[in-house]
Amino acid sequence: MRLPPAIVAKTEEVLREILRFTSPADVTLSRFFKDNPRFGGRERGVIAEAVYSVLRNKSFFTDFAGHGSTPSMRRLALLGLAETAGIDSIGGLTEDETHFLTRIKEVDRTLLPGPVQANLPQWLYDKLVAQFGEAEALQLAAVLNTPAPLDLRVNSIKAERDAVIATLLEAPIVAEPMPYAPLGLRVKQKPALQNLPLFKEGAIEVQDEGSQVLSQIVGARRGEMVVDFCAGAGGKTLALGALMRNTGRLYAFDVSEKRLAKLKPRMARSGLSNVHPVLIAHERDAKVKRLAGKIDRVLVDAPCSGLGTLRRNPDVKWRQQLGAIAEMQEKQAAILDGAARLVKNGGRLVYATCSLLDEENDVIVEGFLATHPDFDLVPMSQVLAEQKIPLEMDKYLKLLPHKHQTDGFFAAVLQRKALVKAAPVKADADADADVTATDEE
Ligand SMILES: C[S@@+](CC[C@H](N)C(=O)[O-])C[C@H]1O[C@@H](n2cnc3c(N)ncnc32)[C@H](O)[C@@H]1O
Repeated sequence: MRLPPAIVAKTEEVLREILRFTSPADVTLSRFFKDNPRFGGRERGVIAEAVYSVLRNKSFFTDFAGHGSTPSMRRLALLGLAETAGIDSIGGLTEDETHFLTRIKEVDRTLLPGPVQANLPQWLYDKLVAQFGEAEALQLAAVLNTPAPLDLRVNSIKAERDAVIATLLEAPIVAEPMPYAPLGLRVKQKPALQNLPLFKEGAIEVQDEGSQVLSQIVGARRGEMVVDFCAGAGGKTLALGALMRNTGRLYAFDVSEKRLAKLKPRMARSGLSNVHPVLIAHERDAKVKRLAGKIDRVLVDAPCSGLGTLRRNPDVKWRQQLGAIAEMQEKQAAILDGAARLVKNGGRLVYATCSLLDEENDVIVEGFLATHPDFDLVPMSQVLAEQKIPLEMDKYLKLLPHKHQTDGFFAAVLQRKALVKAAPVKADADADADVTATDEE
């Protein structure tokens, strides 16, 4: 069925707003749909997909959309709609426009300059090329510019993975176990999950496989004291709470009341009673200090550029500025330093981001280790072996969309040296034991 010509005009209208980049694309889109309630599910889907396609392909599309007699915003809307719904589905095209869309479809993108091919701003393209080399940066960009699959996490408090697969199949939704996350499922289609009893009863949560792996490597165990320092709406908190088998105490800290409020209904659905949300003013809050030196595992899922999630949030690459990275680094280092105070002797601190940039990842961890001699890096190869996750990594976890089919994630595990009491003077050998570690507080 052909899309009515009004869809083109409406796509153009919302695109004009989104390309100002004054607020996140998903926020502008939901406001737009609220203001235009007569659109049905299919039309909403088509408009949203077209907008996301323009955001993913903006460099390539704008290179071509500027030419010809049709206004360029209409051309961009047409390119987005053609990419997602097909040229033949668009109603009301002029002959000139059909010709334009057909011609663009035939362009060999591999002949275009790197940043246009990669659909990245020049600064980001340069950074990725410096880190990965040009060939791999282009592969990475190509995957970052495709939509992410739908991943689920089975809530082990409520259900088992095989049983969930069977129940989903009755819907009928085909879900397959994922290679790295022991409770993960990848769904082939993009079904609406909200009304499924499995979802309402808290047996499943939507969560990228990478995010699930990250929760797993925290290694939180039954009965432990654990802090999710940047819990947000609690994606990783819920995974951690289930890994702790609903025992111990899991504090969910965040500075955003709005985000923590979103965690509460999710907690209720999940059946977890070990989670304690705590609003903090900043990383040096008295509420943090009160727990200093008492926590077994601390996860710092730090605020970051979010460049690892471009498959889901393609506007981030256009909204993010090079100058903001340095500001972000300062915040990341301060939060990691504040969170480190919580860790007890022998306890672990996990620093994680969904950024692809070394500046927000390796550099922050190296800076931390240089100023915190009481912490050691636990090689990721060791952590993954402990958790029986079949991933090959060296010092750090570096998940990449083109290699692991997850969002881009980074993580490092840091362990506070265990305080070994000095033995009575007699044994010289014992005196060499590690007695250097002290608690900061
Ligand atoms: C990457 S998001 C966390 C996502 C969350 N862990 C999840 O899995 O859904 C980073 C979070 O850090 C929070 N944040 C920013 N500054 C903070 C600070 N100084 N202390 C604690 N949290 C902070 C933000 O409000 C945001 O929710």
